Amino acid sequence: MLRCLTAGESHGPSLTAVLDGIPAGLSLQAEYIDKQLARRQGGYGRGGRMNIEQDHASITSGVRGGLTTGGPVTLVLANKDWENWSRVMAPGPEADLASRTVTRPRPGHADLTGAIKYGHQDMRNVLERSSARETAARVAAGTVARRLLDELGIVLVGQVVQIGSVKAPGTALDASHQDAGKLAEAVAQSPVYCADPDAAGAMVREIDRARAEGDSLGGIFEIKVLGLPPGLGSYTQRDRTLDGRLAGALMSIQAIKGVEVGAGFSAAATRGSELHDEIFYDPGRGFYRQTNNSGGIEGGMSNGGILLLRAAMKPIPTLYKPLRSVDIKTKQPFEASVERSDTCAVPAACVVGEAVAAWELAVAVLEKFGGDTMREIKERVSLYRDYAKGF
Ligand SMILES: Cc1cc2nc3c(=O)[nH]c(=O)nc-3n(C[C@H](O)[C@H](O)[C@H](O)COP(=O)(O)O)c2cc1C
Ligand SMILES: C=C(O[C@@H]1CC(C(=O)O)=C[C@@H](OP(=O)(O)O)[C@H]1O)C(=O)O
Repeated sequence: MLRCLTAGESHGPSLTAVLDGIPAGLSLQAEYIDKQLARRQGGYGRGGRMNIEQDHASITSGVRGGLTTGGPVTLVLANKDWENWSRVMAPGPEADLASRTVTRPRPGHADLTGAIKYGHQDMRNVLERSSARETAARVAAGTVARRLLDELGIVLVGQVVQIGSVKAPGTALDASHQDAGKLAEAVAQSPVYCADPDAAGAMVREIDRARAEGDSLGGIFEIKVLGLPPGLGSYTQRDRTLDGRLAGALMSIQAIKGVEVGAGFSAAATRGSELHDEIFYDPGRGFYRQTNNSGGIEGGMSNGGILLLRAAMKPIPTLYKPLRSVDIKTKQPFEASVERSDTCAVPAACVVGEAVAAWELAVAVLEKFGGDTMREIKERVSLYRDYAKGF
């Protein structure tokens, strides 16, 4: 069983992820994780905090000589900003609790409801943990899962397809493995992680406009996963459905408000005769489909096609342009003032989306195939792939 917990505050000393159930014999280097951490920090539209941080995962348990041991893997990411906050954030009586207090809740953030729920008069106690700084730890954890999937020939590619009202031209639902490599290359070259250069240019201009006006933007990212065997997840209990679990994982990312699988919401307006992917058979290939409106999931299980997920992010809640709110201490209305914030974090959220999707897929792989070593898992996956092809 694969489990993960993260801990840490946005301006505390560090973030930690503990990963339990990672099989033994997985090759894992900190540099591999750091590449994804750097991607998450990037993307046009980020604020001043990203100039301070340079995320690095220290592996403090579960890996020896570059291979996982089977023990819990612990990843620790230091917050560079901590040195500016150590007085305010100290865990002991030396903490200066009177400075940098937050009594003005931001509409759209966790501040007010978190304060009511946990009984805080200083909403710093809420924002420190509700902050999407936590996603650095989840990307580190998800990247270990990505490494595991990689060994099984399962590849994830994410791209931004919309920022504000600027949309990239439609992306093909079906693509080959080769396309995934090309797509990843094009995405890597884009300041907003959008494979279409013209759309990317328009997105950058849209972010500049929003920033100049003190506003913020959301958008949509898309994740493709190639190489999944059929039968991950299950229809037998509804909490085991792969689409349910992936949607939950994506929705758990800060500011994500909608998730689609395959044709998604557009399926509602499509006739059944046009939507459902017809089934064909070829002795060399086994069963296959020529279309992929299902997004690679039918009946809560991967069907062997390309998995296609999309997630919509709302605009960042912290705005330079003030929104009306009420001070929780004075009960007086105020108009927000902001020190720093991202204008748009859709590219970063895309990297987080890839990581949480990778984690859920690794959970489903280990659930189906079991195994304590990578060797066992690889053998079982390979046998099962042959079986499914010859079915
Ligand atoms: C990568 C990333 C960066 C974010 N950066 C900011 C930010 O700079 N300022 C902000 O107010 N919200 C930011 N958010 C969004 C908030 O964390 C999120 O809106 C908040 O936690 C409330 O959660 P909810 O939107 O899911 O209800 C960011 C989200 C992500 C995924
Ligand atoms: C620190 C990160 O994102 C932060 C997410 C965030 C929020 O409210 O979610 C608010 C900002 O933090 P700060 O107030 O310190 O500038 C972002 O920078 C990160 O992504 O690593």
